Amino acid sequence: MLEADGLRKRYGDTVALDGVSLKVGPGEMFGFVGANGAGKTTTMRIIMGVLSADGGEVRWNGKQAGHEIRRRFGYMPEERGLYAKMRVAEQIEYFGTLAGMSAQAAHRSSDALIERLGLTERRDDHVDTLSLGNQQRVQLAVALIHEPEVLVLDEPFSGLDPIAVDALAGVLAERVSAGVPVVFSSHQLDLVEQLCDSVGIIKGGRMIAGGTVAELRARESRKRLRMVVTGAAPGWIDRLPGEIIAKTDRPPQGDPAVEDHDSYDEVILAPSDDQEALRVAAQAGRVRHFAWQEPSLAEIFREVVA
Ligand SMILES: Nc1ncnc2c1ncn2[C@@H]1O[C@H](COP(=O)(O)OP(=O)(O)OP(=O)(O)O)[C@@H](O)[C@H]1O
Repeated sequence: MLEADGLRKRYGDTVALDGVSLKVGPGEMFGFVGANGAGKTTTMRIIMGVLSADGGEVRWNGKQAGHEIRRRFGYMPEERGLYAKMRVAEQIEYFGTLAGMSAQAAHRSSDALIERLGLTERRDDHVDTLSLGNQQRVQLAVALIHEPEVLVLDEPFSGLDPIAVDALAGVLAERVSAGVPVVFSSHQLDLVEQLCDSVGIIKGGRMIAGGTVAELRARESRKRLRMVVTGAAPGWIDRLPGEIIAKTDRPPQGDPAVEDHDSYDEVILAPSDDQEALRVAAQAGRVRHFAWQEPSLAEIFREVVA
């Protein structure tokens, strides 16, 4: 279990972290989300020991993390950190030896990662001639070369095309299934929702929400109903009990259930009385859809950071 407990950090008058805690268990993928400047990078740097905290502690399997323990962590820093003029394979192996591997072991591990990450044709290219996506693959290989027990990745998916996202996500999923805790930050909330077992939302240096996406959903204050009603006379929406979050009278293109002459209304409602909402809709027209709608992580995020 990776634990950060009550991390504090100031830069002059700026309070960057005000008691940040998180826990990531074996084989858990933790998504770290927050607005720009919320404190994600500072937290990850402190976990990795590249920045010292003013207070709080980082623990790995119950022990305070010092230099020896952190050597077994893998890290993708936000500022990246590859040697531009080194060749791909040479670079990955070099970082392996820095992490304490023998040259032979680093070579073997680098070869396997190069193949796994689709870099075989680039292995002898200088890093500065690679596309952003390929540089990021090299950076991930550098983080993985010594088979780390923990992975901490600062925005590993930023700027990547969908194929590169899939390649990285596939490799991370492998590490997770091997029992490695993975922490990564991202502004791509759809991706976080898709990949992560748990999520932490940070704002102004404090963790303001955390848990599985399902738990965050359950805590979301406003439950929403999505309804589609056709053939209703104008004005019925005003009779719905609760707050209208969104509405449209434009049917989705090519929906065979909607006939040309029918009116179409799609409403997202935060109801004060769901049964009354159903009665109003049924009296107004044909109810084609009436169901609770799960908010996406992006909607939950907007709600909790507001
Ligand atoms: N070296 C520094 N000197 C002074 N202030 C800093 C320094 N590094 C970070 N900060 C401040 O600390 C706060 C947290 O920054 P941090 O980089 O951790 O946020 P972040 O969540 O990673 O943001 P982003 O999503 O933009 O990467 C911000 O107010 C930032 O301006």
